[in-house]
Amino acid sequence: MNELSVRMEGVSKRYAHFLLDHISLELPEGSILGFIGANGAGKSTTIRILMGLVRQDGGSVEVLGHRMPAEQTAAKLDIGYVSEDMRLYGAATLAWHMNFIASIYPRWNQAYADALLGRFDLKPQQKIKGLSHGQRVKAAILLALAREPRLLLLDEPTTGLDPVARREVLAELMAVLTDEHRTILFSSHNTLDVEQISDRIAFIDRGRLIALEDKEDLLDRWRRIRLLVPPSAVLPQLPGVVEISGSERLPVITTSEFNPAVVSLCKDRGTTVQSVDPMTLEEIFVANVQSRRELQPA
Ligand SMILES: Nc1ncnc2c1ncn2[C@@H]1O[C@H](COP(=O)(O)OP(=O)(O)OP(=O)(O)O)[C@@H](O)[C@H]1O
Repeated sequence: MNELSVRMEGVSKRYAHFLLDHISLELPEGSILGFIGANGAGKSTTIRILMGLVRQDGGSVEVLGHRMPAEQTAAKLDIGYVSEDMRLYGAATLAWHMNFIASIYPRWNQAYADALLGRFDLKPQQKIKGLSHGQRVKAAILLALAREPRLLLLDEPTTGLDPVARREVLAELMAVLTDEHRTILFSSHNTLDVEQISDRIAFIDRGRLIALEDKEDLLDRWRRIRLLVPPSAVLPQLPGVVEISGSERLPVITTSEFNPAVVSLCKDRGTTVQSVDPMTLEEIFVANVQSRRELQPA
């Protein structure tokens, strides 16, 4: 078992109109966790707590073996953080920022920074205030990556990037993971990005963690089953049914607990299995959130 880069246990944070509710989350070293949630679900709050920028009201947080927020100074030496909160100096150039960060962090890798300048098509002599939004995001990612931190906390790193830039950034993140001692947690609205590069997935909704698991296991468990139910048969009781749509004769069943025995069960009960379709991460997220919201309205 790898060491844990992140360990949150029962972490809560209350704002006037929001509760981050007992979040428990472990992230083994060498993994990449995609953190998915709707607007206002609590992604940034969770990441800020991990960075020591927001103090939790209850629960414990350890990042790279350091208790947060008490030991944040030591922890931050090894965390690369990219978010909207991060302000670069508009009047200074990207080169100035690179020199500044290189002077603080001994592991700064200039050759890697230079390579990223090329790959991200950034000009070091350009002032930050002259950069487009997407260029600023890429600059912030470059500054975080070239420090070679053990943990990258990236809050919406691909938002606002064009498809080519997004692909470049995702490729760089995957390259980071070739070093098994480095770990990434990144939030995104873009489930395609998350599905592409994560090996673990967390879903958060209205301040609660509603799923945290291996991506392949999650994708394996969820299926849409299209059945034909003849008049002589009845719809069998299936495990993990989250939603039934379609008609009585042609139901479409969404299940979170699919296994091959489910198909045998349907056939044994006289129904015809027309198809068993895998679901995208986005479909799984939406079905998961909707079914929980029906059970527990706000
Ligand atoms: N400093 C604060 N004071 C009061 N409420 C806050 C504060 N910070 C966050 N919140 C509230 O906490 C909730 C969660 O916000 P958070 O930024 O964590 O969500 P998010 O999942 O990152 O959303 P988005 O995808 O829209 O960025 C929101 O309702 C927000 O208004």
